[in-house]
Amino acid sequence: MRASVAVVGPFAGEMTVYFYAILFTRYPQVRGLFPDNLDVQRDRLLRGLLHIVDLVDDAENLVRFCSRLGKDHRKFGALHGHYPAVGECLLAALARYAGPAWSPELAAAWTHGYGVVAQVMMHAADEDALNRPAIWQAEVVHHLHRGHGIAEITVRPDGPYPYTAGQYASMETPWQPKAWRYYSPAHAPRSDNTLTFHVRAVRQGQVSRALVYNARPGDVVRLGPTQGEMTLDPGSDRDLVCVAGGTGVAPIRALVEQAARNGIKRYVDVFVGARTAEELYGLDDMLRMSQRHHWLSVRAAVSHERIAGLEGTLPRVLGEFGPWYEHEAFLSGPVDMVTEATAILARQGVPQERIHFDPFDVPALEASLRSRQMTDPAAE
Ligand SMILES: NC(=O)C1=CN([C@@H]2O[C@H](COP(=O)(O)OP(=O)(O)OC[C@H]3O[C@@H](n4cnc5c(N)ncnc54)[C@H](O)[C@@H]3O)[C@@H](O)[C@H]2O)C=CC1
Repeated sequence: MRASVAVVGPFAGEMTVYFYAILFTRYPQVRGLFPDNLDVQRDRLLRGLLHIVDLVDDAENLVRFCSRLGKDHRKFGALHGHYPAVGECLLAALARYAGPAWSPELAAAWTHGYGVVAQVMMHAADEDALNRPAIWQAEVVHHLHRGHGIAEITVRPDGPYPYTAGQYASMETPWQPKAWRYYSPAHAPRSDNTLTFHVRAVRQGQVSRALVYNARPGDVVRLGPTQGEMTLDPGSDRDLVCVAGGTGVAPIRALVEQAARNGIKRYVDVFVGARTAEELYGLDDMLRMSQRHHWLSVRAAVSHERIAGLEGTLPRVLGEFGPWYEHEAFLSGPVDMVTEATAILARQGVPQERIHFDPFDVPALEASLRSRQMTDPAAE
């Protein structure tokens, strides 16, 4: 299977276009499960496949990954009957682009491999369905512009929405049906069941732009179940260091709130960063929290403006403080910031299992891709 992925690698883009084309031709009834614009989708499929092939002989991680994928597919409306159709078209696409390298043995290996993956995904989805809905309708109850294309959006789901501080939710908006994006609640669970998300309107981001500029109280979005492992271990008494870049401050704020709620007996150092001082929208709030909690200290870093005492990217500023080798670290923000901060912490002797971060663009996938990159010295 690995060899065949290497063969089709150079044609990966065309192969995924072909895959969706034959899937929708042969099974037009599944077209409605996908967004109009398939660009993000194609990329996700490809990365998912590559990751699965990467894990073919690591049963434990393969099962963990496919289980998450199966649960995550509930909100798309994936049904058991869809899996054979996808498998058939996937094999057809692989066969076409592998050309003469395709053989009956390869076809058998892929059929078996896909069968196992589909079984694990369906099983995980069925189990998940016993415990929680696939989707929650959530009404926008508050919308606050924080400047610089950032909005704080509060929604109220139509039923109890279980999550742990630090996790993230997926959201679909009425403006871009079937296009799901991920945002973290910026607080520990609330008794009134509302959730506040921080959203930055990114240039190409149709979903985030709609949320920031179109959403109004009364609009209804849909939420998928939360995911993510960047949560506090109540059994640990290590001090924490948290690094929050831009809107990545949301889950860090949630963790701090949760720590306070747990009656924390450890110190927490938070670094909040933005491009300019004006964009440090979450700082005042964090500073107010630090006035209430003696164990919390908050520092700011500004990366694109010259301000004495605050200047620098978060990883750079993080490196100037410490040492952190006894700490538990939580990182949230742009991928490059997370990667660089991880390298700095690792250099200071923080073991990988104490550096926590969640992937954002493609949950589950990127975490593993990135952790692989970070254990690969060539990638540093
Ligand atoms: N909205 C949410 O709920 C959450 C968002 N995120 C992620 O956080 C990110 C936030 O993006 P923006 O607000 O646009 O942040 P940004 O691009 O304004 O960056 C904020 C800070 O991160 C650091 N940084 C950025 N690029 C860096 C680089 N290449 N090397 C070193 N440090 C760097 C700098 O200190 C910068 O000031 C997004 O990628 C988002 O996916 C993560 C968790 C939750």
